[in-house]
Amino acid sequence: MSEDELIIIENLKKIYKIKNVEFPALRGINLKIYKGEFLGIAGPSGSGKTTLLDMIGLLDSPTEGKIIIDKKDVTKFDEDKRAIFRRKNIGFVFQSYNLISYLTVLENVELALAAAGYPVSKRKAKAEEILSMIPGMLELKNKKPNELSAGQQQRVAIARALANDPKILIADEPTANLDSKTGEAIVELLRKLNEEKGVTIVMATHDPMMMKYVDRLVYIRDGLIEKEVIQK
Ligand SMILES: Nc1ncnc2c1ncn2[C@@H]1O[C@H](COP(=O)(O)OP(=O)(O)OP(=O)(O)O)[C@@H](O)[C@H]1O
Repeated sequence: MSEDELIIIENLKKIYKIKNVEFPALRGINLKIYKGEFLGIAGPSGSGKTTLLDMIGLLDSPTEGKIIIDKKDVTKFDEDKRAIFRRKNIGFVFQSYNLISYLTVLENVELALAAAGYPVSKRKAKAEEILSMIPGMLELKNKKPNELSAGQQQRVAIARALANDPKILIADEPTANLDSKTGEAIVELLRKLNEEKGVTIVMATHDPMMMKYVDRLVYIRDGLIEKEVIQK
């Protein structure tokens, strides 16, 4: 494993089983993801993008194959070890923002800091520091999610995902519920965080507008890698 390889995926298969019927969602994915990379995963609906991100994010385990992150074979981890690894290393952004509606923007970020084990005495200052990395967000710190636009809510979700200072940010269709201008602003923000903080980002999208922002685009179809395009 070379020093710049962060994630190595080997022959990854995932078969969902409902009653006795098997649905192969991933059929043998081989992929290396490098430190500091902004990787896009593209492909039609049902091709396996979310399934792949769930495996990389240790939200689910594969049926077969291996995922090595930072030299550790995470597919060998039990549920507890997976949770600890996620909490230390991985941030998530989804197409729905999943903010806590009765908490303010600041409190939503503070809650994520609490979950990451950040000491209570420093939480507020750290939450403000994270929000200040995202243009326009600190001014909104006392608002509740329903007082924000969709783009602003997604920015809060991104701030929250940064609470554990993740090595890897998993973004599953982060712009799917946004108009194209707001969507581009969100991907530009992810790009900025990738460049300035060095966080490795793996983003699934089927929106061609978002694809130009990534370093490399991997196309999947029917659970297999179809092609990849290096852009930077
Ligand atoms: N929990 C599940 N149980 C059974 N089948 C599932 C489950 N999750 C996904 N699948 C199936 O696995 C395949 C891949 O789904 P996945 O959600 O990974 O695709 P996707 O590329 O992310 O699609 P989309 O762009 O629509 O989100 C699909 O055929 C889907 O129906």
